[in-house]
Amino acid sequence: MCLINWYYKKVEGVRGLTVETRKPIPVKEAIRKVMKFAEIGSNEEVLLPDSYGRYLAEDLIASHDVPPFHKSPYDGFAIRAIDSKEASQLNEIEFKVIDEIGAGFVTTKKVGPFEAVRIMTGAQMPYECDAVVMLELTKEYERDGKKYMSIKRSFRSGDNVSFQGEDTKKGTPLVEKGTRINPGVQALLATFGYEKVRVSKKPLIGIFATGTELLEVNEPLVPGKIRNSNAYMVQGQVIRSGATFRYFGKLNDQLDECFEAIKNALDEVDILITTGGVSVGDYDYLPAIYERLGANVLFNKIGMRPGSVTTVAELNGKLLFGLSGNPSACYVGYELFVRPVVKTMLRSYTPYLQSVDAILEEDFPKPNPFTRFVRGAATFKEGHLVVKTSGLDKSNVVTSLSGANVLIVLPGGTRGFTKGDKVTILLLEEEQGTNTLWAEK
Ligand SMILES: Nc1nc2c(c(=O)[nH]1)N[C@H]1C(S)=C(S)[C@@H](COP(=O)(O)OP(=O)(O)OC[C@H]3O[C@@H](n4cnc5c(N)ncnc54)[C@H](O)[C@@H]3O)O[C@H]1N2
Ligand code: MOO
Ligand SMILES: [Mg+2]
Repeated sequence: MCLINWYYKKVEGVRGLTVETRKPIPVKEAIRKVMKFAEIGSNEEVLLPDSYGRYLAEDLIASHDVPPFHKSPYDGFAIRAIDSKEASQLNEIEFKVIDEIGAGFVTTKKVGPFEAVRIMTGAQMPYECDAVVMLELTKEYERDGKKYMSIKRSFRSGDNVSFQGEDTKKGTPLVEKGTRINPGVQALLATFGYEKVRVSKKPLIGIFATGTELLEVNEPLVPGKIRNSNAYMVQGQVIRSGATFRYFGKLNDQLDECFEAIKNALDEVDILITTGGVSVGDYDYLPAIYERLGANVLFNKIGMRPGSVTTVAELNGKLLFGLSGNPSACYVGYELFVRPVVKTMLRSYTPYLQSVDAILEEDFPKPNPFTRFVRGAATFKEGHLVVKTSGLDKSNVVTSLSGANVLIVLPGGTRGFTKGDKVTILLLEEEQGTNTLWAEK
């Protein structure tokens, strides 16, 4: 695919060199373009204890009634309600206690008129009984070596009984495939006997950090160099979104070296992420690498800040995300473009970040033609959701990321924003997601 087809336009630079100008596309259009290549991934089985946070690969349907039998919700006595009909403060009714059952046991006795079975919470109701009297409402005593209890009020049929199927009936669809497994889903899986659970396989995401200036975390600082933070930040984002990663290491800004490494890695992963090298600099080799690979570049400029140079390419259906080298831009690029693809691969029907309104706690006077995604910290104040920046709002900063739990969306082309304005925020730590992109609400 030639450069011209990537919306590239070459113009003459001031020094006679060719400098490329790129045509930005709106963020929502960029997301749509990427999502066209988001396909549901394959499945695997995991042990129930390992299923937390995974995505169900098949619908969970009740395979039996819950509870599977009528049971007592209290520690007390199971009786035939009809026998208590005449009981009152002035008319104490006596029952002969013919058996005692704890949870897990079933009485073998047939309960006759004015007979009761001492029953504990969770035990199966004797067949003939239809009400339970809590221990506190009874008087217990023995006579001639036999056990009795008496009550001073009447009970109706069904009083204090947990009925078979009252929680759910056999055949009821309970949890849809594509749902993230939370502790409640784990309880259901256990209830219905799933020792192993069919879940969506975690997409494997390959990560490269590009940049000759990069040091690894264990290396001391030397002039001109910085430590590679993007690779580790992205690893966390990959895990937070439900995928898994293979870190291929860092690459120098050297075309052949980068090309070979990226080409070889592609076959081993479902998605490939690179950070850095996507802009127009002399050593920004990703555009040339996509061309050499014969990849179809979906876009290389987006009307957003940070992350305007985020580039996404596709090769035989596989997505290559060229995230910006600037840490904040890289972070935003992952959340807006990679995350929904991962969620779709996991079968989630709600792949997008959940968006809600919040009250801005500070001014953003500077107008910007592009939509801004400001890293923010949202909290509740007097019952209202309020938000402020989590640090310096610049593409190249790393410090604003640690305190960010939301992205504040400030649409482009506006006059700026002031304290007290209502703004949309995208929730980064919220797991449920939504099927509606905030920009299309
Ligand atoms: N003449 C122009 N210059 C730039 C433009 C432009 O349109 N015209 N775009 C700017 C924007 S916007 C961004 S964002 C950056 C994008 O740069 P690249 O994606 O090409 O990334 P690099 O050049 O490799 O690095 C940028 C910056 O980020 C630091 N970096 C890179 N990798 C890491 C890492 N793994 N961990 C921490 N920090 C990293 C790198 O040292 C640079 O400071 O381009 C602008 N320029
Ligand atoms: O890609 Mo940049 O982040 O707009 O500064
Ligand atoms: Mg660059």
